[in-house]
Amino acid sequence: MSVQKKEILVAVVGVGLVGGELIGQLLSIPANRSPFKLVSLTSSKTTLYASPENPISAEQLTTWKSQLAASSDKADLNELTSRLKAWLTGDRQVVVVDNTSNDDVAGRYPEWLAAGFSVATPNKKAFSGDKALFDQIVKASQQTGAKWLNESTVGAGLPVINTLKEMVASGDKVKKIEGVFSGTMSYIFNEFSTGKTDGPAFSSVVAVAREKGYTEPHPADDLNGYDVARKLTIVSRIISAFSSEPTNLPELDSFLSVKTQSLIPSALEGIPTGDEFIARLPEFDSEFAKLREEAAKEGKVLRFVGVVDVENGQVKAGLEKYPTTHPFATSLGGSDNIIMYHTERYSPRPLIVQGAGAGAAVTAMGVLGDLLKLA
Ligand SMILES: NC(=O)C1=CN([C@@H]2O[C@H](COP(=O)(O)OP(=O)(O)OC[C@H]3O[C@@H](n4cnc5c(N)ncnc54)[C@H](OP(=O)(O)O)[C@@H]3O)[C@@H](O)[C@H]2O)C=CC1
Ligand SMILES: N[C@@H](CC=O)C(=O)O
Ligand code: NA
Repeated sequence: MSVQKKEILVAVVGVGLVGGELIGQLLSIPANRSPFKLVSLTSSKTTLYASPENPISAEQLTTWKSQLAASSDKADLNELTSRLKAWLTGDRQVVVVDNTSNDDVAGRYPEWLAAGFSVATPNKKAFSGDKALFDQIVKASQQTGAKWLNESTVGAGLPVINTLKEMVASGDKVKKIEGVFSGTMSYIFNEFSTGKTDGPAFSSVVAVAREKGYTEPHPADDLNGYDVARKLTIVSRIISAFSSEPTNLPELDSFLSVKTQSLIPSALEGIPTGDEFIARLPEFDSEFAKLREEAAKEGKVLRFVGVVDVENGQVKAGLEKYPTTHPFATSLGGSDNIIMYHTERYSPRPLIVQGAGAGAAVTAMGVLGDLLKLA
């Protein structure tokens, strides 16, 4: 008896660095092995519609961008939702992939999950913003069985979130999770603070992190610690949502409830564009050089770390000094994240996940991995 393969209709919203890479990876799966039908692409301006019968195909690998730009269909999530509802028939599944960092798109997840569409996304907004939105997402998913899949929201493609969900759902008790959660901050401090009193200018390493595609669309969202605070909020909420018993963790109203140290000089707060922010950052290089020198004189390096301390009910992010012999100083390179899980089962030695924690290829891989879980 042959098992009929279910079609998975994929609607991609957000076609920037990560979205573009995801489309490439999706279309590169040989058609005879792929359950996916790419039915639409949406940028902030337009939508390119295909159909389940005639989906976007590998032949369009080099043309989809221009076709999307030339499309006469304006980006309209109401229209997209209606079309997806009409296509959700029989054995089909629908998944919306949100590759934006947009709050309005994130605000649609409860509606999509309630309609039976799964959501796969690297966008941290819905899971780290208003707690009410997170609760609606969990509830809608429980009601319809549609899944929220967010591996790439923490550690990009590294298996951080699915490891955590399975660990907690299977009954392990998390004591503490700590580590370097930001690819941008990791790259910046791996390059900037090596234990020597001198080195490259702070602003120059930030500019390179941006060029390499590690930063958020606005690099200030990394340097103010908010990106790490969002990741810690996601980790913290997953522990609470998947635990069978109450924990000591505080109920975070949003990522703003996390005790977070910002690295943004006060004169640069609120600068609207990333370009302007990068252009003005050199004015503050000497302040960062001083921090580096102070650490080096103590035999230490600077690293931006995050902690979810379940036993003591604390969630915090900030710049810390570590001896040059510490694993955070010796074992990290590039955009590496390192996440240590101290749990009842992983004790006294923690489970450690380490590797590139930012960049389009690994982030898209994490999203595609989530899509493959639906197959
Ligand atoms: N870069 C990385 O290493 C990682 C990124 N992430 C997350 O991945 C997401 C995408 O990041 P990245 O690709 O770097 O960002 P980009 O800025 O390159 O891409 C964002 C895309 O979203 C589109 N967009 C914005 N608003 C809307 C909207 N309302 N409707 C439809 N499309 C919209 C933009 O459209 P347009 O092209 O028209 O402007 C753009 O294509 C972010 O949430 C980020 O936090 C997560 C882990 C790692
Ligand atoms: N800007 C983020 C991207 C991944 O979430 C980072 O630097 O870690
Ligand atoms: Na991940």
